[in-house]
Amino acid sequence: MTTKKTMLEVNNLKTYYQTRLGEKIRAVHSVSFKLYEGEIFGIAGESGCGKSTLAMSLSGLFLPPLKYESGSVFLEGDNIFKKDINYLRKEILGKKYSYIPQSAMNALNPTIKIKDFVIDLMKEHEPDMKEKEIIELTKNRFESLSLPSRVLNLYPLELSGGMKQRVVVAISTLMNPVVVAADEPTSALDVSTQKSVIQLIKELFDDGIVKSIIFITHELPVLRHICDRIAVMYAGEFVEVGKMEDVIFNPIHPYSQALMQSILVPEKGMKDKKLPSLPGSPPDLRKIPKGCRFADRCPLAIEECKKENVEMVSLDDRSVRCIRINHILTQGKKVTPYGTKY
Ligand SMILES: Nc1ncnc2c1ncn2[C@@H]1O[C@H](COP(=O)(O)OP(=O)(O)OP(=O)(O)O)[C@@H](O)[C@H]1O
Repeated sequence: MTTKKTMLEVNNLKTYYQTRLGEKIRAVHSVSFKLYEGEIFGIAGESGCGKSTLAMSLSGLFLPPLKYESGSVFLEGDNIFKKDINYLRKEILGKKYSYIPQSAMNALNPTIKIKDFVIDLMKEHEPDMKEKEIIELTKNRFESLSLPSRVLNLYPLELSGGMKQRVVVAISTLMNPVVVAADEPTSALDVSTQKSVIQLIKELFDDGIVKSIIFITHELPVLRHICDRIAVMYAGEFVEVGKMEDVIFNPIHPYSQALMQSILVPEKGMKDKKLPSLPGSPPDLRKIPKGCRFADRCPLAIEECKKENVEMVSLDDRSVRCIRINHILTQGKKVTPYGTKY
């Protein structure tokens, strides 16, 4: 049992997109987890499985076509779904929960200097704060993060992609949010620039500016380097949640196993090896089949898997959504650096 403070508690969260044709795209389904103080929690899963929708939903602010269906989110003990939209905008978004979107680099307004962007943003939360104070605060934060404060006088166009991304991360965390959700913050960057963005995020965390992080990526090696725990998401659901080493080196859910085996490792002899790939595709989130959502692609699926919806089963330090868990655990697995073979 952990004694760490819970920063975020998500219970059975369900959210969906309402299409103009009246259909519901059920992007987040029955997601539950806790995020503790001092923790970096990774979310992995293939494109379209609902990672970004989950991170957006955690702010409590639902902009059409995204809609809330059911469940609760407690941020430092406060149920954010009980708050009104003005409170969420002023007191939660950016101040307690900061979502750094995938297209963060484009979040900056190209027509205004970085410093004016920061002033506008801060004024929304702290209308009485003087411009001079805002600039001072931003300069100090930039300097403490080894970011040149001269960029405040530049336009976004004058910055490289990596610098823009780092600036966005620094601005998004100016108000010391307790939870930061970084959504693929490095996916559009080259490897060395990726490293500098990750370093910046780690620094914010190590300096205690940010108390806990949700890190979304499909780049599993990145998760391996920074996360304490990982959730694997498939078709709107978490299918496995556990410690980073367990999920990456010894995954249990058949989908987690397939995901880990799909990692490209720069190893000798890899060139001649055939890359494992999963047959089929995830279910259409408008028409979710009964039973396990992965059943159609799962090498271990039996008739039972398609009959009832599958709940998460808790093991010691891990939870897994699979009715064949006993079969998997008793089969004796051969663990490989990135995955498990039978
Ligand atoms: N604005 C929208 N309107 C309708 N459907 C949407 C919208 N945004 C996302 N979706 C759908 O919701 C599902 C989940 O999308 P989401 O972007 O959350 O996945 P993701 O795991 O973050 O993918 P990626 O890694 O590619 O960003 C997908 O089926 C997607 O097509």
